[in-house]
Amino acid sequence: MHAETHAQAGTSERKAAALAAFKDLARDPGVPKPDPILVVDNVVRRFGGLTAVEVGHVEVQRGSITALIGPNGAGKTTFFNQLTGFDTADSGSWTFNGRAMNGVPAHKVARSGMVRTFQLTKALSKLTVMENMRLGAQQQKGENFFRALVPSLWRGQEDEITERAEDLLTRFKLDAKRDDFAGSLSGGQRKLLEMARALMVQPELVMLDEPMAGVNPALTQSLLGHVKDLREQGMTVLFVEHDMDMVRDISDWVIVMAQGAVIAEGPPGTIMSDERVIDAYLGAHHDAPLSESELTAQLHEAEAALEAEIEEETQK
Ligand SMILES: Nc1ncnc2c1ncn2[C@@H]1O[C@H](COP(=O)(O)OP(=O)(O)OP(=O)(O)O)[C@@H](O)[C@H]1O
Repeated sequence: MHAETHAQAGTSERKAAALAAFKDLARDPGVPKPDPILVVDNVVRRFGGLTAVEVGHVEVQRGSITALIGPNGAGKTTFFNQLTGFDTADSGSWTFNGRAMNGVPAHKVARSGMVRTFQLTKALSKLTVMENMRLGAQQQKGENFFRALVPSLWRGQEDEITERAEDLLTRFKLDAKRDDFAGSLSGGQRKLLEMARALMVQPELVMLDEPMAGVNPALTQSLLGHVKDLREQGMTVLFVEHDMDMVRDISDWVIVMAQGAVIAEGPPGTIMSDERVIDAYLGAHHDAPLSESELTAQLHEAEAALEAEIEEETQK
């Protein structure tokens, strides 16, 4: 994979192709797409008496950037976890590139080309940026997590993995940080590392869980550029996000979940005026998606929390 520049301003060919694919689609939940990379049927996940996910049918168009939105507790993260093998669905089936994926463990899902990002946990924060990238590559091999850190075990693959990691770190402007602890990165740099780490498996479908959470507004454009780049390189992107400015800015299509189910789909420009979507947000006793000032306040809070966490770590 080579370092490439951000998608140029205006509409790229890939963006135009994605928009053309959605042009005449109905706004109905589960509407068939012209060329779906992911097709989901009847996925149910219950926690005790609570049905967290109950998705009848949904398709994700290949080569598009699709947003998955919905009020808090709608089941978005649980649904991501089912699809990527990190949690087991009670029932249902789904195919990725036509291959049945239900019951497939996470590392095999990643190896087959479908990968989700993870927020940096405390444990990962104590590893260097480069070590995090190596762990990302190990998902592909399906090997024991910490084998990646034992030089004699990874030496054989070292050249290839290191080269790919360095390429990605350069592209994400993290190359100067390669030997720093991941915990010392800023909120925005952490998000870049999460994305770079997922790309170590050279996926076809990248699933991003709240790529903008905790990111300083100054870094927003750069992050958006990187997400658009994924599509420019031919990948499909499915992302969960609360920030509606981001959803409007980068998505080609929006899927809305509420109370575990897909309740509406549509283009980003008009989806928030859909009656079903308004009802879902109001019904969840939630304000409509965050306004810019609320978002800024939330971001400041998140940055402060991250700084406090880093300080706590460095004082240990
Ligand atoms: N491990 C679990 N055990 C019990 N209940 C859970 C578990 N994980 C999720 N839930 C519940 O399932 C429902 C869906 O949660 P989920 O986190 O998937 O929603 P979400 O749409 O991602 O929400 P948010 O936008 O707040 O992240 C919620 O009611 C949540 O409390």
